Amino acid sequence: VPASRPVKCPDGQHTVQNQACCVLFPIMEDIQDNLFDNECGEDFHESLRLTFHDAIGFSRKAGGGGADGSIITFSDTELGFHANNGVEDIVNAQKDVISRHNISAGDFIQFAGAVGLTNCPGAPRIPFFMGRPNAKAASPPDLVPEPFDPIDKILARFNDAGFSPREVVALLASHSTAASDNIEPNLRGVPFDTTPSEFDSQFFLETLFKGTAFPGEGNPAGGEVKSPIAGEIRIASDQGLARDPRTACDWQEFATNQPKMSSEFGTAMLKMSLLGQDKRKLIDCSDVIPQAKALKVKQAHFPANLTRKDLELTCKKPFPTLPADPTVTSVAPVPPAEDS
Ligand code: HEM
Ligand SMILES: [Ca+2]
Ligand SMILES: [Mn+2]
Repeated sequence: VPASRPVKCPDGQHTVQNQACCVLFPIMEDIQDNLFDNECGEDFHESLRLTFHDAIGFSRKAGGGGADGSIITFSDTELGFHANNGVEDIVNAQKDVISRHNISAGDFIQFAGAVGLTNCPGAPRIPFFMGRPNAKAASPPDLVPEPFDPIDKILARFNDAGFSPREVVALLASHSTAASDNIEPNLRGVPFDTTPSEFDSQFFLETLFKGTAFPGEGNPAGGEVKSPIAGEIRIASDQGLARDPRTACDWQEFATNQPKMSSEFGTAMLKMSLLGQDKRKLIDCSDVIPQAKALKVKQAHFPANLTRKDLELTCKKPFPTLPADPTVTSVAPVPPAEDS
């Protein structure tokens, strides 16, 4: 094998290991300028959720093509699945961008996720592999987890897709850049943590506090449980995983170790992005993805009025002392996407 030499793209601006990857630069620019506005905001959050809802359509028992773009190619079927409630806006927004380029839907969904993460301080750089063929069929139903599912069912579903309990916890770092539009009856953009534009471990810490109130009228049947902070939403699956004996120590570790949280999320995301795909048939275009910005705050902080006594810890390991930020008393909604 000859030593790989960087090649210059025809645009004269970029250098890559594999010339086939040059096509991704104009796509990245279109995504950043027209879909994400270069921000870690609503359209990126929805796009990150979409990487999951496409990829998790993969089962050793039931079949499914995994990260194959079927949620876009066969949107007529998959948008009818209950767990896909709310993803239609981003499916339509992504279809618009895809129509301007020559890229498969499966590649686009995972590429957009990797590109958008670079807008969120603290996020890892996710390697990107190109060349997913077009999806052949819709995903089988009932493969996307619901927030009201029992933890046994959630861990079994992820196991069926090839993920360990620790990898499940790592993937849930995604809820650090997340908000709900469809659970609280009259609220949109209700964040899962107090820093929805930062890929920090604040989400893992905040889910460990005892919940005290709903941000709105509440929706227990929809999988909502009480949160500790005004304006914040919590779902039963996150609360359960934070306390279950199989995952509580992983959760606590990520709450208290930001670099570890970010790096294990990156590894699990790469694995998820390749579900159902043969990596040997894909081209490594990882060098197209820039580095994310660094976080200013290196550790999660206790919000105002919350102390160690408010933590519901089930992991028996010691919980380290973390800084406090008394200015954090509530969280504002994530602004809605602008129509594009
Ligand atoms: C146990 C597994 C999971 C469950 C039950 C779950 C459930 C949910 C629910 C109910 C919402 C709120 C939707 C809404 O009301 O608009 C949500 C949002 C979100 N989820 Fe998950 N999720 C899971 C795992 C994941 C994974 C693995 C990822 C990505 C790697 C992910 C990424 C996101 C993101 C980014 C959002 C926010 C979307 C936005 O802000 O618009 N989730 N999730
Ligand atoms: Ca956050
Ligand atoms: Mn949203």
